[in-house]
Amino acid sequence: MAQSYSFDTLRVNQPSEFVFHVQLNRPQKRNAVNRQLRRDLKSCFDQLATDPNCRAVVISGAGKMFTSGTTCIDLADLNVLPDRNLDAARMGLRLHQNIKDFQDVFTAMEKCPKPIIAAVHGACVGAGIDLISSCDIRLCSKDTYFSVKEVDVGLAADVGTLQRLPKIIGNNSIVRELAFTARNFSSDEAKDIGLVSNVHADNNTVLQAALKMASLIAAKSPIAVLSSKVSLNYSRDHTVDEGLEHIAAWNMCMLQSEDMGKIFKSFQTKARPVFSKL
Ligand SMILES: CCC/C=C/C=C/C(=O)SCCNC(=O)CCNC(=O)[C@H](O)C(C)(C)COP(=O)(O)OP(=O)(O)OC[C@H]1O[C@@H](n2cnc3c(N)ncnc32)[C@H](O)[C@@H]1OP(=O)(O)O
Repeated sequence: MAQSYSFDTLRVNQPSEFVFHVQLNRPQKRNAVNRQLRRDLKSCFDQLATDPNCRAVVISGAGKMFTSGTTCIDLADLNVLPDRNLDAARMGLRLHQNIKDFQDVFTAMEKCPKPIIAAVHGACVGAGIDLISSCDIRLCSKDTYFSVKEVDVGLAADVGTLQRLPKIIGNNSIVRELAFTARNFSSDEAKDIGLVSNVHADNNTVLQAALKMASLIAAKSPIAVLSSKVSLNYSRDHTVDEGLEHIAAWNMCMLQSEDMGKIFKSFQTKARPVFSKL
């Protein structure tokens, strides 16, 4: 790990070549998302986005569960409680900025051009759903339960769930049911509705599966993988025609990578191609 990844609330290591493991590390507080954790996540993923030694990332939680969501004290910090010294407009402006800052954390993960795999166990509540909705791939352990918890604390989810989850699940009726009721749903239901791609036996097996998948991705052409993420993100929010135009313009440059030449050569030599750092 050439660059330094030192954070108060995250443990970051590099378990194999070009693969990073980011672990939410507030186990005593069930990895509740406080202001420091948000700052750390944003810095970490901004750094990983441009780190030439990173090609794929796994995110997991230390201890009993993935995350219990945003801390109540942080909700108060976000000025959800009225400040009598400010008028509604000034209060609104501060709240707007705070919400945008919070959104930016998960948007940084979505925009990080390296694939992010969430390995979820135990529980994934409230802001946890916002977080995993900004990841590329989600796996979980059998014991996991999920909840779009925000209505239970008196707010509409405002940092990504309501925008991203419908595009992941594709069944708007279920999205609305989960958002309006805040009910817990199981790992099996998460698989049935398409929130996770696989359910694994336990905490350890889900993490190992995620790391194995990350290694497989990291062995591919990093140009091809990065370009695929950029194009999938763009196409999700645009028409088919716009998406096709975008990838045509993108690949005008990326088709000239040395990676393609190495792959064609490897067809003849039968040796695994080794790709340069990004
Ligand atoms: C602009 C704002 C946008 C953001 C909105 C986001 C909203 C949300 O995330 S809504 C969801 C909020 N979270 C919750 O409602 C969950 C609250 N926690 C629990 O229900 C339980 O802790 C849980 C079922 C998750 C786990 O239970 P368990 O018995 O395993 O642990 P506990 O003894 O309850 O907790 C252990 C210590 O962790 C602290 N903690 C747990 N969750 C939170 C949290 N969300 N915020 C702050 N602290 C949390 C808990 O207080 C215990 O601490 P201590 O007493 O010091 O040991």
